[in-house]
Amino acid sequence: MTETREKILRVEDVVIRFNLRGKELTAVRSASLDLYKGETLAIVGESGSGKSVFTKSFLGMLDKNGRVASGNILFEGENLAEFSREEQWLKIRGKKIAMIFQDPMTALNPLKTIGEQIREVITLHRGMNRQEARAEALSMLEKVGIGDAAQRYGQYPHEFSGGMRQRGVIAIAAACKPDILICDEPTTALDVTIQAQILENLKELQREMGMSIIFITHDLGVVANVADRVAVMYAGEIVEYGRTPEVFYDPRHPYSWALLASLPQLGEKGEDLYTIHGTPPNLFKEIKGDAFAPRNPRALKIDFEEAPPWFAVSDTHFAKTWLLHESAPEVEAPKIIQRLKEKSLKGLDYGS
Ligand SMILES: Nc1ncnc2c1ncn2[C@@H]1O[C@H](COP(=O)(O)OP(=O)(O)OP(=O)(O)O)[C@@H](O)[C@H]1O
Repeated sequence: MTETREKILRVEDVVIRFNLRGKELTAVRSASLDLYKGETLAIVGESGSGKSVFTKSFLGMLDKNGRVASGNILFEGENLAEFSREEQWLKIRGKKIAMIFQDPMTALNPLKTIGEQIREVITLHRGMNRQEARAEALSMLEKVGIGDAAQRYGQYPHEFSGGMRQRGVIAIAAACKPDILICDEPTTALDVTIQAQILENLKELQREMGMSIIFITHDLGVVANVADRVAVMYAGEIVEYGRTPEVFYDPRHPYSWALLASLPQLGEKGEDLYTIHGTPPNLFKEIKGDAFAPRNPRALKIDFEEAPPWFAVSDTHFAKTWLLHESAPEVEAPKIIQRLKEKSLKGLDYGS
């Protein structure tokens, strides 16, 4: 199955560097991705893999000591990687591409009511008058699952619970009707039930507004429920991507194996949980070969010598691993991964 939908964002070979006390750190090493209209793409990977930095570069939100050193970020006929002035970003940030973070308080003004904060972005970005903007803000509150909207409109962030605050932030971000909403671990700090409700609200908003979502998480368990496609990131690089069932039931990169195999819900009773040994590479140093090789018990000799190119598993599924080379030896995936594949072949749990 090839993708026929319209591509809304094309990111090619982006490299992001930070200058830290005179030394260069490469946080993102040649990462690429495509985003289609109306889809949810999840980016998964452990802490420090570069998920936030990579996506912040799509809205000009890198810290001052960081820069896109090379690569292209193509959106609406422009290359955002070439933007150099804040005015250029003002047309995009919040308006066409919006981002929400784990801690809702970073986005909320404690001195203004939630309603005012939503109304303000509507008047600013959508040119409605005060009255119309108020009605629209109330409707946004309802859409994100805040009941009793008329009363909640006049309350301040400190009067909201954590989950309600995050809903407020989603309402503010979505009120501008962005084409792309980037959600950086938006529900990680919340309890599971609230998390599930918020994810459901996000999906409804997406259906209604047709926006594309990039969902950043380290929790592959969340991904199965929200994403159409998954990109796995390791040490500043996307190492595998595909439709969600492809990456879940037929992962090919040893790092994707490790991430999935360490999910507690996939282990069988009495089976030891899989742990990824070692630490990610030092980003101040140049990485030789496959960055995951030193932590991969199944690494091949070539993994330490040469970086693998992309190999296609299907028209929609790709992985950067030498294991997919035609002359690679047969290497067995961990038991949990083999079981996932068997399940999918039997047609069990095969979400679409
Ligand atoms: N301003 C900065 N200066 C120097 N290094 C930075 C800066 N911002 C981020 N980094 C580094 O870039 C790398 C990627 O960080 P990033 O926050 O994107 O990871 P992440 O995958 O989103 O992790 P997490 O889930 O913990 O947020 C990390 O090694 C981080 O220390």
